[in-house]
Amino acid sequence: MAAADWGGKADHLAGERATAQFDVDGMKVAWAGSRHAVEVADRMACLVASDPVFRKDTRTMLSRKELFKDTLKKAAHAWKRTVELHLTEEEANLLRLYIDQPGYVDLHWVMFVPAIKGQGTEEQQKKWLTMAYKFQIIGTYAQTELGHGSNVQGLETTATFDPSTDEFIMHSPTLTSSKWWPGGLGKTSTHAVVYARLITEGKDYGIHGFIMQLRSLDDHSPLPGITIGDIGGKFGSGAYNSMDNGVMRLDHVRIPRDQMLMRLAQVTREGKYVHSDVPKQLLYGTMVYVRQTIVADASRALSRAVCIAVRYGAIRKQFGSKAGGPETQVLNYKTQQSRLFPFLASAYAFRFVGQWLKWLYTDVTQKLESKDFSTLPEAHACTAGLKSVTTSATADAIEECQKLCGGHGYLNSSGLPELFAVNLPACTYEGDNVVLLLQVARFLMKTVSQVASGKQPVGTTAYMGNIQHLMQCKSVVNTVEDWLNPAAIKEVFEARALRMAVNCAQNISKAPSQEEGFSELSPDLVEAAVAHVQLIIVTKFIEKLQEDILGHGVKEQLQKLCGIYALHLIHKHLGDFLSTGCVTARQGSLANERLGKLYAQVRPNAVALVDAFDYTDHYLGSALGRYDGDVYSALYKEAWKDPLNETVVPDGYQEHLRPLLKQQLKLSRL
Ligand SMILES: CCCCCCCC/C=C\CCCCCCCCCC(=O)SCCNC(=O)CCNC(=O)[C@H](O)C(C)(C)COP(=O)(O)OP(=O)(O)OC[C@H]1O[C@@H](n2cnc3c(N)ncnc32)[C@H](O)[C@@H]1OP(=O)(O)O
Ligand SMILES: Cc1cc2nc3c(=O)[nH]c(=O)nc-3n(C[C@H](O)[C@H](O)[C@H](O)COP(=O)(O)OP(=O)(O)OC[C@H]3O[C@@H](n4cnc5c(N)ncnc54)[C@H](O)[C@@H]3O)c2cc1C
Repeated sequence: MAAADWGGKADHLAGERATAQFDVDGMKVAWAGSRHAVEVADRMACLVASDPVFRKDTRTMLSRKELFKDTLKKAAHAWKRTVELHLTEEEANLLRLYIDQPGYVDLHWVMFVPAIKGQGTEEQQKKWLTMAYKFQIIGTYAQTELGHGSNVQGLETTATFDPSTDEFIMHSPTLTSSKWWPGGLGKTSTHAVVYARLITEGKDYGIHGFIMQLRSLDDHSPLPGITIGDIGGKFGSGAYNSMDNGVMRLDHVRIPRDQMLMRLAQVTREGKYVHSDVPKQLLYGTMVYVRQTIVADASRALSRAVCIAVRYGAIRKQFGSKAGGPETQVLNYKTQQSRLFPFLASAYAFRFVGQWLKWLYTDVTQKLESKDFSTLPEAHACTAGLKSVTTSATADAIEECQKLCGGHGYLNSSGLPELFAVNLPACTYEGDNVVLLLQVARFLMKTVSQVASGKQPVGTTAYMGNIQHLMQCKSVVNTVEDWLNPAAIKEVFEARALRMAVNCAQNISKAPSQEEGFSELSPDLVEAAVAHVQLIIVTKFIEKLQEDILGHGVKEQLQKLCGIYALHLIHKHLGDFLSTGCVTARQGSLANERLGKLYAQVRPNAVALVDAFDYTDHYLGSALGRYDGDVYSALYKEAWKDPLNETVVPDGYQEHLRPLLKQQLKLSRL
């Protein structure tokens, strides 16, 4: 039976959309950031969805080789369309995003180009970026090695200056120094920014970046002395396997001296090492930039999963009333709402904090250009912390959304397995999340000690200046309604974050040394860092609500979501709030009561709230999350695309199945 026989073109979710109490168009603007952003995103999403080259519905059924080739085809076609249509940078980035297939271009644009921009001199930028912008060269970011990823100072690749030829000799002295992981390195990149220990005049000056050509621009073969390949298949079908993460060994490969990225430090013709008067941490600047973009990726991935689970939850029905009445939409079950609506609220929360982080990054970059480095530590802490908290929450939420969709969520055609597999490594790449939270904790410990010596903290740690009040205050909440008050919410989050940080600082000070104390207390420090980052997210959501937000009922819905985001965290981390004395057990249960009421208020708006993400069916890539809710026809149709269904009798029947069945039949007749 054809799928169409089972369903028409009707909007199965029309009833859900009719109950919305707000202007969905207005919410689209709030989500996207501006009317212009909605318009450009719509245009690019439709361009991708209507182009057959960008089809992805059979992606999970391709072999690794086919998938890789398909990725090359899509990337080349995207570039062709970019040039033909004279797309702006904003449009081209969105085009790449909606194609929705990780590939070498991600590394080229997100890491190679920014690394040269951040660490190259003007002359170097002019030379390399001109070629990179035209795709005359393809670049990657080769930092991680087989033996070291998190510990960047532990990298082993060497770049030894040879004054006799004015060259660096790039070398992998050990197996563990093999470059390992860089995206696009395996089969595609012609160039890379390679991180290596700079050695000149017999002295090791630590890690620096170097531009290296890896492959011939004529026939793509690796240059002499370079051994290069793909590191092998990764988690999940389709998913991140479209990316050729690579391994590379260097055997005394010579590059000209001017291919060391020399904005932060230089080696002279004579081999003298000269460091500019800028902080050496600027070497890590590309990572700060990328971490900031990953927060935006996390909110997008989370919102996709939530969109699928909410729409499907409105269609899926299980169990009826005892009197034989209609079955219940699973979205109406309170357990479903209490599991799913915090993710809906988190998607909005991460989106808004991501928009703020982008502003912060731009602000810091402008300050750096005028040699003001004062906000760099805070930018590092914010990007590291937000990257960590948002990607961990997103990976967990996508997995839970699969469960929220029951068995069908486990099918590739739900889109959820691939979404999970693609976003899970965000917890690791660009800095392992625990390692990054420890960086935030280090920043917090410094700030606590500065506060103790009378210095007034600024920016996201300004609340710590209110130490007298926050260390002893009691929450004013006395009724369920009091938990609607943003000031009351903010106060308990500030008090919790500060008290956890101060507790850690006090315990560290009792240890024989600062280092030992930090190591011993590291599990608590990670929790203190999470509390601080969650405070930032809650605060930025509350601040968003103070802006002019247009559209009937839009602000009201966002207020409810902000409440859900904050109160579900109080519920989840009640142990922290109780043990630090920020809330009482009674206030905790009032928060939970308020949460239940908010879920009920959001329920009639749930489908419209995910519609406001404005995703095309192509981008969602899910039979369960279709806009029209025609879930069962779609699942049925998708099943027939599986290669196993190409023949009625499976391959292998003659060799393995038939003889087995025949033999068993024969035995049973004996
Ligand atoms: C369904 C299909 C869907 C398809 C969807 C397609 C879309 C796909 C989605 C996204 C695509 C996006 C593409 C992104 C691809 C990304 C690929 C990933 C690339 C990588 O992973 S590159 C490698 C990244 N590596 C790391 O991050 C390593 C982590 N380690 C470090 O950062 C550091 O080594 C360390 C910070 C942990 C420690 O450094 P170390 O020097 O030893 O440091 P310390 O002594 O601790 O610190 C010294 C001093 O420096 C300060 N500091 C540290 N880092 C920074 C920084 N970045 N900026 C500023 N300052 C920094 C630190 O605070 C100390 O300061 P102090 O001395 O205390 O004042
Ligand atoms: C899909 C993917 C794409 C990638 N792309 C690139 C790329 O393009 N270019 C590139 O250079 N790299 C890339 N990477 C590498 C990535 O940046 C590293 O994997 C990452 O930085 C983590 O380092 P690691 O693998 O060495 O983990 P490890 O540091 O070995 O972590 C292992 C465990 O040890 C813990 N740990 C480590 N140090 C500490 C500590 N100090 N305190 C407490 N716990 C600790 C971690 O929390 C983790 O649980 C990619 C990785 C992945 C998965």
